[in-house]
Amino acid sequence: MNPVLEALRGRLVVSCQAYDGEPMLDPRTMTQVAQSAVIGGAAAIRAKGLDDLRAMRPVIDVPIIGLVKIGKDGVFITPTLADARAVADTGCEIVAVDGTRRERPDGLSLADVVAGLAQSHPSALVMADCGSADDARAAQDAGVHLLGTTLAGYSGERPKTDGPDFALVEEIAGFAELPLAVEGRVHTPAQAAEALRRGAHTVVVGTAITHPASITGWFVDALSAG
Ligand SMILES: CC(=O)N[C@H](C=O)[C@@H](O)[C@H](O)[C@H](O)COP(=O)(O)O
Repeated sequence: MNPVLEALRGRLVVSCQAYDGEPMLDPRTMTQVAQSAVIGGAAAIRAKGLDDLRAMRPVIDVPIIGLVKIGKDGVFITPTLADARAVADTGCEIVAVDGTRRERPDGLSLADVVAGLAQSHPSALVMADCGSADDARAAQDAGVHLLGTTLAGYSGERPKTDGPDFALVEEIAGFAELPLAVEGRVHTPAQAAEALRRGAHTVVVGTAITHPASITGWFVDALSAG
């Protein structure tokens, strides 16, 4: 296995993302959040947006999984080959791309994106953000390096489970010949550990570590319910 992927085995990846209109949407802030996650033991950082990625690269000495988000609907995670190349240009070891079977805005297949990126950025690895087992099968066939459950509950093929989609994790782990990253609604340390037991290679946690507005809301809701 590629050493970058081997280094993620059994370890935690922390996703550091702020969204449009939010106070923390600032490259310096996100870099500080990422640095804090590394101090806490994150084996890699996942981050969004070229400005954040460029700010993080010089000071983050663990692998970075980079992406861009274009819009919010359909294929929005690093949707085109040009986007994937722009992300790789920032120096990310891994480029996360939409790994669903939906039509991509540039008309290319996922296999085209993997091949195109290999031509321009031979050392870049591709993570496929999948929404179903069929996506994961197709992504594996397309030549990606890392499978993720990132889009389970968001692409219309799987229900949006409260926590991680463990049934999907088990299904993909049952056939995958590639490492599997469990990502999406991992909200507790116990869920992260459970993901590994169900066959994940690595676990990506975002909101529960790096999105204070959401975490605050969880507590506020619990108080008002009690
Ligand atoms: C669906 C989508 O757009 N997911 C994004 C992918 O990069 C992020 O918004 C998530 O925060 C990330 O996947 C981590 O998941 P969670 O925040 O649930 O731990």
